[in-house]
Amino acid sequence: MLQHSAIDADEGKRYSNGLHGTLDVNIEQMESFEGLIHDDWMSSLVDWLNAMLPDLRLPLDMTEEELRGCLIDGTIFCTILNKLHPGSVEMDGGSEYGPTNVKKFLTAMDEMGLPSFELSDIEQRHMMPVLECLKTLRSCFNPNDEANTFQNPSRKKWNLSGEFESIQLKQGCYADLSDATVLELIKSSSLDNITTQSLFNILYRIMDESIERKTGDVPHRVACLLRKIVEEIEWRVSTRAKNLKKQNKLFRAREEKYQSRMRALETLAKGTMEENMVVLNHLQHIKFEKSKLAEKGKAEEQDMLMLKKEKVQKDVEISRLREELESSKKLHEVHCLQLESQAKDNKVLLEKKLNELECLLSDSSKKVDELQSFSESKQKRWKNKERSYQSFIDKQFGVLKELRDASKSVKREVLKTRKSYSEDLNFLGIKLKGLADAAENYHSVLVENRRLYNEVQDLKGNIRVYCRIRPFLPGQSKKQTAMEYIGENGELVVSNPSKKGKDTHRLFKFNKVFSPAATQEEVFLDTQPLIRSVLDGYNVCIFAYGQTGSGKTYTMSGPNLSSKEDWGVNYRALNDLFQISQSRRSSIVYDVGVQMVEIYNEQVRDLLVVDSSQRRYPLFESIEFCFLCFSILVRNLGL
Ligand SMILES: Nc1ncnc2c1ncn2[C@@H]1O[C@H](COP(=O)(O)OP(=O)(O)OP(=O)(O)O)[C@@H](O)[C@H]1O
Repeated sequence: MLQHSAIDADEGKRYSNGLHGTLDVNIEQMESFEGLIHDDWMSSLVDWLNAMLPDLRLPLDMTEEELRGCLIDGTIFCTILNKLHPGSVEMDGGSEYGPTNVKKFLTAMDEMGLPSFELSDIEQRHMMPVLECLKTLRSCFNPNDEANTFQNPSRKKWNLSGEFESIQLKQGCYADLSDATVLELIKSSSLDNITTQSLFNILYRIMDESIERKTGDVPHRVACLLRKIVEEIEWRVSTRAKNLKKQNKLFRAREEKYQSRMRALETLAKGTMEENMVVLNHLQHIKFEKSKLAEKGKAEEQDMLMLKKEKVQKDVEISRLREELESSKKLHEVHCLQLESQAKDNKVLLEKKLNELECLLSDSSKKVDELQSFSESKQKRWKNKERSYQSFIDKQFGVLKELRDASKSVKREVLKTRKSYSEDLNFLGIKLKGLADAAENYHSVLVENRRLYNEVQDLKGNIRVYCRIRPFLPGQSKKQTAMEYIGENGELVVSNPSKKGKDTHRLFKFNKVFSPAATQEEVFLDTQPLIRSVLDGYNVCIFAYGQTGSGKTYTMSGPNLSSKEDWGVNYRALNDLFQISQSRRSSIVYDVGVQMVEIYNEQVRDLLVVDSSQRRYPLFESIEFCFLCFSILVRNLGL
């Protein structure tokens, strides 16, 4: 870096030899600018080299001299150029140091019309042109490279170096510049690849020629060329000024960064001051502690003196205690002797006791023998008992086994019984089902039977009239009977001797005629079907009609209730109804009600009311007979 600045400074002096002061300033600024941004520039170029040739692995912070060392054999130049433009340069196979590869590279660059550097530049450590060349290579093959800040990327590269070098080599004046050459230079669109030094050289030469000739006139074409060169220089200066501004910004940013770092360092310094204060305080504290310790040491010395005095006193005391110990030792020995004599006495006593104990031991051994013999006899008895118990247990086990066998057989029997029982149950179930079906059929048959039965009663006639002829009462003459003929089909012929002709005999037709010999049962049997139809919901009324003493009460109630044979229709009917209701109680519940009334002298009386004043019913005003009415209302609750 320093070396580079020195070289640039030399070059600046060279530039200032023939230029005005303002230009000197610009050049100096430009050089200083180049120096300032050199670090970033170098690092970006090194980075690019690493990207192009990864095997190099150059450090980004390497110096110019280090880079020169890497580049001087020309291998990197040739490799990069071949990589960018394959086959453009043939490298020297030898690994020895030499300018061959650099020369080949420079020739190839010239052939391609790209700006390069002089071999002497790299040999004499003038690295600026070398770096510019590398930058040109990078920008040529990486047109989007942002690091290219020295040249306008839009400007077109073209080869004019050859023309200018030919102009320089001629050592001649601008007059040597042919019109065609000047015109070509004027027409050319850019002077980018001509170095500023070359442009200045052309200017100096034209001006020197003009001064030497002492002619104020400058040919037009040369003036045009001069104008173009001046414009190019102006453009370059303005570009560099812009770059300088950018760099100034960079510097300002860096300055701010450094200032912030300085502030941070100042705060750190302040912190350090505070720490120093703390350390000083700590030091003072330590000093204070030290003085305390010194005082403590003094106190301990005094304590030591005191302890020494105490030690002397304790030594005296120890000697006294030793003497006391000696005397007590002697006393102890005397005491030991006394104890030994006592021990001897005790030993004699103990031996005596031992003898006594041995005697006791022999006695106890005898007792033990006796006890052993006793226990043996006991053991024999226990063994006998055990055998008897064992035999008993064996018997019990036998019984238990028999019981088990019996229980097994019982179990088998139970299982067999259970099986037969279940079979019976199944059989019963089947039978029961049959019975249930039969019962259902029975009900239906019963209903049908009832229907047919009542139909038969209807066919026989809802109103039936029977005639019962009372026998002669005791004391009555049997010859004075009016009954001439009693037919089987209900015909009855009555004779009246007081009348003559046809009226002597009269024929009556009834449903049936009961002769005087007819029993109570025969009379009831004819009315029984009608009475039973009550249980099927029919209303039935038995009406007894006849003159006084004709036998109505006899027929309906009977002469003697104690005899079943004498029961009249009422009792027989009730008996029959209750028997039927009992037989049907599983399926039908009957509610039976009885009403008994008497009609006498056109007055109806309730025969079941206890109070005789309440017996009258306001019915049947013109009836002049009495009768017994019996009716049963049956409410069939089940049907
Ligand atoms: N069939 C008979 N067999 C024998 N004796 C009978 C018969 N019928 C009636 N008698 C007798 O005749 C008598 C009169 O009968 P009963 O009292 O029944 O007549 P009654 O019609 O009820 O008379 P009343 O209307 O006055 O009450 C009674 O003594 C009775 O025993």
